[in-house]
Amino acid sequence: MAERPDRNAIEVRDVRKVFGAGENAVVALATVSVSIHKNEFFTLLGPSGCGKTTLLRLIAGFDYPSAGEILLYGDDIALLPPYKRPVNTVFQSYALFPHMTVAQNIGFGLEMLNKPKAQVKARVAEMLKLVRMEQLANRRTSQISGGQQQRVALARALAPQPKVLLLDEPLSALDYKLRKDMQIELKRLQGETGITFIFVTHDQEEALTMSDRIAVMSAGRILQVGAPRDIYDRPAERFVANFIGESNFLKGETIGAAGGQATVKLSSGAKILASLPKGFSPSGSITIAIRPEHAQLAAADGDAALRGTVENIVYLGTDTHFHLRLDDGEPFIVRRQNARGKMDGLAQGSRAGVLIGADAAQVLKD
Ligand SMILES: Nc1ncnc2c1ncn2[C@@H]1O[C@H](COP(=O)(O)OP(=O)(O)OP(=O)(O)O)[C@@H](O)[C@H]1O
Repeated sequence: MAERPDRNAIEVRDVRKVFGAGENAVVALATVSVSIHKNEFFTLLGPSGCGKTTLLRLIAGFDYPSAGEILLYGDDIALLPPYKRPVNTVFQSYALFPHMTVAQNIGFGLEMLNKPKAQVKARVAEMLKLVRMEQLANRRTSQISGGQQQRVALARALAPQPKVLLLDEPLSALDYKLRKDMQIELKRLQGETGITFIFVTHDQEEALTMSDRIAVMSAGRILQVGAPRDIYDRPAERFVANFIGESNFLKGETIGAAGGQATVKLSSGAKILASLPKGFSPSGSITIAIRPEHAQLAAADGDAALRGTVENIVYLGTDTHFHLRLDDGEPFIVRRQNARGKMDGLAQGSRAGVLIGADAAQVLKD
C-alpha cells in the first residue's frame, strides 16, 4: 500500500460499533471520528468499558465497524483482513513463544512473510539493537524478565516495519518502576522508528507522559482530542477535568463573553475571567473548573475571589493540599508546593481567602 505523506496515518470517520442485536445490543462506539497524524504518538485514554479496545481492534482488523470508514493514508481499510493491513499490534499479554529464543521470536513474523534468510537476520540484529537486547538474543523467552519480554514483543511487532503500531495497555503487567522506565523507552522507540503509535491506556499519568496527543473517551464517545497540556489546562467537559488530574468545580453566571473568554460572576460576588472551550457560546448558569495548583491561599480579609474555612491540611511530601469549605458550602482544594523551612500560620479551622490566577479558570460545556 503506497504511503501518501499528505494524508493522515489513520482517519476514523463516523465509525459506529454495536455488538449483538435487539434488546441485547451494546453500543461500544457511538459514531466516533478522529484523525491520527503521521509519526504521532497518539493515545486513547478512558475508563474501563469506554470503547478504547474496540476502536483499536477495528483499526487492527480483528473486528469490523457496524458503520463508517477507517482510512490508512487515504485508503479505506475497514473491510481488509488484519494480515493485509500495514498495521501491527502489541498486546498486554505479550504472546511470545516460550520455547523459542529472543531472536527467533523477533524474526518469526518476517519468516511467515517468506522474507529471504539474510534479510531476516539483518532485521533481527537491527531490532535487537533498537530494544537493547543483543546480549540476550539466544535466551529462551521463558527465561527472561517481564520487562525484557515486553521489549521482545515490541521488537517483534516493529520488525516488519508496520506503518502504524497499535499498543493495547502493553505496560499494565509491569511493576511501577519498570513501567516508568518503559514509558520513556516506548517514547524513544517511537521517535527513532518514526512509526505512528496508537496507544491504549486507562492511566492518565501514562497518557500525559508519553503522548503527542490524547483522545479522552467515555461511554463510546471521544470527548476531547488535544496535546497533554491542552487536555490538562483546558478540559472542555466535567468528565475530562475529573478524569485527568484533580479539579475544583464552581457554579457561576456568565455576564459577558469576548475573545475566547467569559466574564463569570461567582456566588461569592467576585467576577473572574474564564477560558471558553473552542466554539462554545455560554449563556446563563455555567460551571468552571480550576486546578488546585492554579489557585493560591490569601488573607481572608483581603480582596480574594473566594473565602472559606480550612477543614483539612494534607501533607504529601512535595506539596500540601488545603481542603477548604467555601462560604457557599462548596468544597475547594488549593495545592501548594512545599519549600524547605517554610512554615505558615494556617491551621485547621483558620479562615482563608483564595486567589484565582489570571489564566486559571476554564468554562465547561456541561
Ligand atoms: N465482543 C463483544 N460483545 C459484546 N459486547 C462487547 C464486546 N466487546 C466489547 N463489548 C462491550 O463494548 C463496550 C466497550 O468495550 P471495550 O473493550 O472497547 O472497552 P475498553 O475501554 O477497552 O475497556 P477496558 O479498559 O476494560 O479494556 C463495553 O461495554 C463492552 O462490554
